[in-house]
Amino acid sequence: MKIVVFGAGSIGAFVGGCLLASGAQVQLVGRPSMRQRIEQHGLRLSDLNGWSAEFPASSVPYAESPEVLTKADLVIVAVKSSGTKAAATEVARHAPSSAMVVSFQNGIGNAAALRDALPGRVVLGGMVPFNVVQLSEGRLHRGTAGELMVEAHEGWSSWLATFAAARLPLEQRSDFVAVQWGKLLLNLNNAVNALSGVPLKAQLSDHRYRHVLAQLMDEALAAFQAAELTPAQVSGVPPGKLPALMRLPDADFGQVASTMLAIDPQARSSMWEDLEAGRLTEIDELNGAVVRLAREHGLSAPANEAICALVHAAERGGDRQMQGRALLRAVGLQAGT
Ligand SMILES: NC(=O)C1=CN([C@@H]2O[C@H](COP(=O)(O)OP(=O)(O)OC[C@H]3O[C@@H](n4cnc5c(N)ncnc54)[C@H](OP(=O)(O)O)[C@@H]3O)[C@@H](O)[C@H]2O)C=CC1
Ligand SMILES: CC(C)(CO)C(=O)C(=O)O
Repeated sequence: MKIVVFGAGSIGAFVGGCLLASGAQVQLVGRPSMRQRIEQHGLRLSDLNGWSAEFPASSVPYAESPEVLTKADLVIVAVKSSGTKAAATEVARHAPSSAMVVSFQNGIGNAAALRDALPGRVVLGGMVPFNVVQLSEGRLHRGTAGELMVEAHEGWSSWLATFAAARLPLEQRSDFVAVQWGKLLLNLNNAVNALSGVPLKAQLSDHRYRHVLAQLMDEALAAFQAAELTPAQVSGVPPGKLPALMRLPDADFGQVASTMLAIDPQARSSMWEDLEAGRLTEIDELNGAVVRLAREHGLSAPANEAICALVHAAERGGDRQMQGRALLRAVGLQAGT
């Protein structure tokens, strides 16, 4: 039973590497840049609990050609949202129609886009709660905790043991759409983190950045309510309580949210990685989705709109070392908050 990971970047190469480490049959598909990293350093994985694994380049099944999809029994799609359409084209062209496809991507539209482009196939949503950052010397480091969630389907019965053996247990969810909205709420921090220029732990420890995030979450929760969407709880805190938690003073937040702050000091959001690499980001699929949902229901989401504009400016070379006070002002909050 072969797993083909399409999009061997932070998540794809980490998840694929964990599966490889447990003895699963895995094939990674990615770009020349990752092949070069692997050729230079091997595939090196680690996590915040001290676990690590290492493979010499010669033992890493890595391909740049999508033709290897012909061998897939399960396809994990782990490209950024901008690559979903092209991924679907390659899966349609090469993967057997019996292969199950799972999207391990953020945003609410990727699994649906894959499903639309792959009629007649089993295409399921997946949610990655943890962070993976690419460190020096080719190391892929998991910096936060949490377990993978997937859209419930009988086809998972063949794969549950494989993922559990790879220390990636799958939680099947019959409310997967709610899971996606719940994750979107947390992903509103991706942009705050990317614009702050500091690692997640430092950023979340600063009440100014948290106040910005609380404002973004308030707008999202209002839009969810107007749309009659109930986000699922995908972290230790119920979605509706997140903004109030974010607004706590630093000392109180440190105590109440100690599990939320159990983050490796090096971890950063995937959007920070995009800006750092000079790539376009997923801002339109994250904060942009909140803006659209709000508009569809006669509301506005000005803080999310402002953050979208700042990230688009950062994509073009604009500021991505913004102090908390500057970000507060940018979303219309008092700098003294
Ligand atoms: N990183 C994280 O911590 C987390 C990320 N996520 C989500 O997971 C998804 C993947 O993110 P992440 O791993 O960070 O992204 P990355 O950009 O690190 O990895 C995606 C990789 O796929 C490659 N790729 C894109 N299209 C193709 C193609 N057609 N053929 C071969 N390779 C291709 C990209 O290359 P290139 O850039 O050259 O196109 C890139 O190397 C996103 O939706 C993200 O939001 C979710 C939770 C945490
Ligand atoms: C894990 C989390 C929420 C934050 O790092 C993320 O999804 C991302 O970076 O894209």
